[in-house]
Amino acid sequence: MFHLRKVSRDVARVAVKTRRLSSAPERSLVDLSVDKEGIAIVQMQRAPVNSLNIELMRTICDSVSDLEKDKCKGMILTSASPNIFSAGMDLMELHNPDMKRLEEFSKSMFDLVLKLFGSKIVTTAAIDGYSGAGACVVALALDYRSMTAGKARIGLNDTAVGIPPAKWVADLMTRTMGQRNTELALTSSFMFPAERALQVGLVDEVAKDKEDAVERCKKFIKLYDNILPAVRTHTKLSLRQDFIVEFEKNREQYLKDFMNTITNPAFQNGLDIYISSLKQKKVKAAA
Ligand SMILES: CCCCCCCC/C=C\C=C\CC(=O)SCCNC(=O)CCNC(=O)[C@H](O)C(C)(C)COP(=O)(O)OP(=O)(O)OC[C@H]1O[C@@H](n2cnc3c(N)ncnc32)[C@H](O)[C@@H]1OP(=O)(O)O
Repeated sequence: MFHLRKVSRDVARVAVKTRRLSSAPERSLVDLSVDKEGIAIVQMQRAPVNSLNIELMRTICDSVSDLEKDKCKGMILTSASPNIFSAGMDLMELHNPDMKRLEEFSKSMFDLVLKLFGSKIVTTAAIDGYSGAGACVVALALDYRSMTAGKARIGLNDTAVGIPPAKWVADLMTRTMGQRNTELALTSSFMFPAERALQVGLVDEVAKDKEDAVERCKKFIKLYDNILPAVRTHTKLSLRQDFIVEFEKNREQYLKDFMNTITNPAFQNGLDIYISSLKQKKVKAAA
């Protein structure tokens, strides 16, 4: 698949150690460890479904900043929840929101997407389970995705939850999957199993289980061992600059659009029904 030219250089040995982000008074939302080769695993552990609230998004963002400072080789975003990568945005953040917090929430999402998309290090995801809507956006902002075959699904089901995908979201998906596949995926809210996701380019490889997905991410990161990090970063960012510049230019408008969508009474009514159906599903399953 990738043919990377060998470049002779002194590989700067990164001082790495296994460590955890455990400074938060509550149980940490992310388990961060770095192996002896300088590859980090950033494991989301916000039970039960890693829904993206402000705190989780900020923690991921801060983790990536730390890894960049430490000159890590690359990172693998993954999940501690069995069968769920992430359920997307935390619906409770969107339901009858406090305006100030909703604004903070939106900013955290924007910061996270930009941080991941514009990261200096190699960014990957080992997707072992459901990865819908906001979680799919997060995955799309990374350099590479491996996903386990089986029950796992990935997709942007925003229209199904009453959120018309923002232009930047569609742009992000188009960069990865092309115009036609994006149009079909976004209008239908289709949730792709791994093999279909691979066909349309939404993921890069299909893995047999989580361990295999993580290994494939490591292998991808190591493809860059013979490329000077500064040269790789420069090339990546110059190819992504158009998206970043456009995003920064329209950031205020995207924020307003998002706030307007979420605070629309029709959206709130729909969300009421959607959340009740999620709870009802559980009651039915228990009966
Ligand atoms: C933000 C600023 C910029 C934005 C600009 C616009 C562009 C935005 C880009 C993307 C937009 C994204 C919008 C979203 O992400 S909305 C969220 C969409 N996600 C979903 O619809 C998933 C809903 N959940 C499920 O389908 C299932 O829960 C599933 C994840 C498949 C797991 O199923 P299962 O294992 O059976 O577990 P339960 O359904 O019983 O769930 C366990 C508890 O977790 C609660 N839950 C589930 N999902 C969420 C969520 N997203 N947020 C908050 N809470 C969630 C569920 O209600 C259960 O709770 P409880 O135990 O109290 O009953």
